[in-house]
Amino acid sequence: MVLIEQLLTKDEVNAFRQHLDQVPWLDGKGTAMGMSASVKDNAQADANDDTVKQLANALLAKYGETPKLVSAVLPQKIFPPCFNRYTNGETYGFHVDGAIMRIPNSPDVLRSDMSMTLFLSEPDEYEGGELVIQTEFGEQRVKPQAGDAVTYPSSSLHKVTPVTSGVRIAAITWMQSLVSDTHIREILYELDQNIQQLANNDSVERAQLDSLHHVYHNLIRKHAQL
Ligand SMILES: O=C(O)CCC(=O)C(=O)O
Ligand SMILES: [Fe+2]
Repeated sequence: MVLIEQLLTKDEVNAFRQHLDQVPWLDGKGTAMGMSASVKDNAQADANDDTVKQLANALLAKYGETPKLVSAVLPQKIFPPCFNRYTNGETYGFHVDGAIMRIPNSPDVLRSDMSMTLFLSEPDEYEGGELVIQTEFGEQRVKPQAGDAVTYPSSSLHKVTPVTSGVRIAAITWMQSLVSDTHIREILYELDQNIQQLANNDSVERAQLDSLHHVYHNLIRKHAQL
């Protein structure tokens, strides 16, 4: 699980929220796949609405230029983000996300390797609404600032606890990674994060950095599936 802080600035969050106040919202069950429909109780912005499409495209562009996201996910394909909303005790019980997703208005399909929630409500705007993810180290519960995103393997069981007061709005997406193996992706992420830190350290020799870049890119060459 990786927390990406301030993926959006507060001004950007406010702009998204203002647009989302104006768009049509539908029952979230309409887009739930298979078994997740029985545990899904929320609303979703109408993905066929032109404003919603524009907002989703703006986020897609933003995701592609967020270094920490690119490093953690190594995205090959990103599903156009969906906007969801929980209020009045709404919740999404434990589920895993569908493995294969059809990209809307395209013949293309995507394998969901990583899922991501971008929080568009401040934590003090709602009670409950924690994103709970089961990991090999136990349950992780997150409720970060508006503008922050959390990405986690799509194969992990996760849920959103009931929103008992206020409103929780978020953008959800699924990504196919160039590296399908979660463990190798995690190793590559750790290596890249360390290289980035060393690159900012003046006492590190250029030749050492070059060598680490060489290692990183050769590992990508070995493991990326195009
Ligand atoms: O609202 C969230 O944070 C997660 C939603 C979710 O798990 C899903 O749409 O598959
Ligand atoms: Fe999910």
